[in-house]
Amino acid sequence: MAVEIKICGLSTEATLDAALDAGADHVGFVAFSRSPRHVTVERAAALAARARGRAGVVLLTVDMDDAELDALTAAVKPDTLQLHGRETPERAAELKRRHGLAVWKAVPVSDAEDLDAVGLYEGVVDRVLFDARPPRGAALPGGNGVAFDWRLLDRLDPKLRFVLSGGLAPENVAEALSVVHAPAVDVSSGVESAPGVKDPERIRAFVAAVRGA
Ligand SMILES: O=C(O)c1ccccc1NCC(=O)[C@H](O)[C@H](O)COP(=O)(O)O
Repeated sequence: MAVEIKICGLSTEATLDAALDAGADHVGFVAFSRSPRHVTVERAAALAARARGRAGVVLLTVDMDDAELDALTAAVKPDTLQLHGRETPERAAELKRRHGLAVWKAVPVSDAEDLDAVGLYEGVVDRVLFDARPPRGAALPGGNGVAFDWRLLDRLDPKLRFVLSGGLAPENVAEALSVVHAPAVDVSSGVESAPGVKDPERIRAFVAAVRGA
């Protein structure tokens, strides 16, 4: 089965089109005001409408309350909610029931013990997204362009549907996939020319590197 590709943090029609034309399976829009990739509800809705039918639309939030999340999901109509904060398994289950969407939960990884969290979310969320634990003092819970030791995932149940994320780029994603046979990969910083500025050539190179891996 082909490795699924998510390009995250898209904010313009041109770079969204580059991701869609390159064959990305999922496109992610960030609703987190401190992020350089943040898009307003209106922008996310417009970009999601442009992507619908060509790739899965992933709406990325961080510990968002129900009032804001209800309004956001009603406007954007995503396929997937990606929870990238401290959402508990109970909160993830509640959101899955409330919105009837696929739910992906980000799990921060810096050492083997972090993988114990998988057991809490398995069977609750649709996918676990392994991302590097943010460096101390980081302003963002994700999108930091930091990789973790991919060998830590060796011990995972091979049946687990997970997404490999964190510091991936056209230059290293083939190596990452040689170390861990991830069913899906996710990238943000690694396909940018500056924080929040996606580079169409790097998007195309990333997809090509995954497809050629
Ligand atoms: O991308 C962001 O700015 C962001 C902000 C707040 C929470 C999560 C965020 N991104 C989540 C993602 O899914 C990223 O693609 C993932 O963390 C990997 O990012 P990168 O290491 O830059 O490829």
